[in-house]
Amino acid sequence: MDSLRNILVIEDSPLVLKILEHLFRHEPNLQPVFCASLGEAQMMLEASAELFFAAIVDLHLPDAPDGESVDLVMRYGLPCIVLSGSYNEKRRDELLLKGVVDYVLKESQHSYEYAFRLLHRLESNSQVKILVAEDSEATRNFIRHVLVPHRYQIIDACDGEQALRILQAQPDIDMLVVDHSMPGISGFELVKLLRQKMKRSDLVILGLSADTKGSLSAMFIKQGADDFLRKPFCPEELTCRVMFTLERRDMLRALKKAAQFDALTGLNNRRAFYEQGIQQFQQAQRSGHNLSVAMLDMDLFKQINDEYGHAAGDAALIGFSRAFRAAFPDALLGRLGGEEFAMVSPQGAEPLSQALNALREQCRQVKYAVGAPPLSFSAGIYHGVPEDLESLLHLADQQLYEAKRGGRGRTFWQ
Ligand SMILES: Nc1nc2c(ncn2[C@@H]2O[C@H](COP(=O)(O)OP(=O)(O)OP(=O)(O)O)[C@@H](O)[C@H]2O)c(=O)[nH]1
Repeated sequence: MDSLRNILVIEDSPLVLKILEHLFRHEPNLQPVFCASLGEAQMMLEASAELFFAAIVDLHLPDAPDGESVDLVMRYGLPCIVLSGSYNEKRRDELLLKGVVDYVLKESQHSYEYAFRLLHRLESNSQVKILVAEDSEATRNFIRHVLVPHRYQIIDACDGEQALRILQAQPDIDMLVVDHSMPGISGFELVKLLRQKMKRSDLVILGLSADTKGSLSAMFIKQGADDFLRKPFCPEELTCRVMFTLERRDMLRALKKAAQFDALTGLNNRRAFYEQGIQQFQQAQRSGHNLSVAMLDMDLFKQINDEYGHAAGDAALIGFSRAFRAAFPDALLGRLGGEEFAMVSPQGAEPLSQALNALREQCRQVKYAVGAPPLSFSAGIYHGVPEDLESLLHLADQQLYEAKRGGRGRTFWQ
C-alpha cells in the first residue's frame, strides 16, 4: 500500500488491542482508529465514514453482544473483517452470507497476521480481474457473492468459448476460475489451450469440479492450472485459495523483477542488459543493420562518496539514471555495476554522441547533496557491424578510456 489508509477497529479487549497496536506499528501505511464500543463507533462513522478504508470488528461488545457492530459497519459499505473469540459454524455462515470479508479467530499471532494480510490484499484486489467460467448460474452467483466483498472485479462466462472470447478482448484479466465440465470446450481443454500462449505470471488458473475422483485435481494441475477446488466448497476455501494463488503470483513477479532490474536505479542489471542486448544484436544481424554501443562512467565518483557520504552517492546514481532513461526512452540501457552504465542503440555514433552531450548538460542540474559539485560522466561509443555484443562493448570501453584520459566530462566515438 502506498497511501495512508484509516482502519476502524471496534474492539474492547485490552489484550487484543495490545496485539493489534503492536501489529499496526509495523504497518506505516495503515492508521488504526480504535473504538471500544458500538456507540463510539456509531459516532465515528456518522461523522466521518468516508475516511475509512476497512474495519476490524469484534463480534461481541458490551453494548453490542450479538454482532450489531458488524451490521453497523456493513451499513456504511465498509469491508469488514470480523474478530471472534470462539468458533461457531452457524454464526460464521451467517456472517459470510452478509458479505463480511472474513471471520478471524482471536487465537494466535498467525490469525491476527492473517487479518493484516487481508487488509493488504483488499487494497490490491480492486485492481484484480477474475473471470469465472462456469455453466451453472447458481455457482457463478455464489462465487461472485463470496469474492465481491474482497473487492475483486468479477467477470462471468457461461462456457469455454465465451471465456476465450473475453480473455482475448481483455488481456489484463489476472485469474481464471474454471469449471471442468462445461458444454463445448471443457475446463481441461480450455486450460490446455490457454497455457500454450499464456504464462502463469500472466494468468493464474484455479480449476473447479464436482467430480469425486481424486485424480482430477492432479490432471487439472498437470494441464497448467495453478490450483484446484472440489465442489461444493465453502466460501473461505475459495477466498483462501484465490488469495494464496495471487500472492504466489505476486511473489513470482517480484522475484523476476529483482532478477532483472538493478535495485538502486531501476535500470536493467548486467545480466538482463546482456540478455536483451544479445537479442538486439541477433535481430540487427538478420536485418543487416549496424548498431551503436555506448559505455558511460561517472566522473570522480569516489570523491562524491568520500566527501558527501554514500547516501549522496546513491542519490547521484538514482538522479543520473532517471535522466539517462528520460533521454533515451527507446534504447536498451543497463547498469553494468558501480558507476558504470551501458546502452545499445540503433542510432549512429554522431547523433548518439550529441544526445549524450545533451544528457551531460542535464546531469549538471541533478540535485543529489547540498553543496555538491555538478554530476558529470565520460562516455565512449562504438558504431559498427553487430558481430557480437561483447566485442563492441570492449571497443566502446576503449573510447571511454580515451575520454577519461582526455580530461573526463566528454564523449569519444568511433
Ligand atoms: N554510493 C555508491 N557508490 C558506489 C556504488 N557502486 C560503486 N560505488 C563507488 O563508486 C566509486 C568508483 O570509484 P572509481 O572507480 O575510483 O572511479 P571514479 O572516482 O569515478 O574516478 P574516474 O572513473 O576515474 O572518474 C567507488 O568509490 C565505489 O565505492 C553504489 O552503488 N553506491
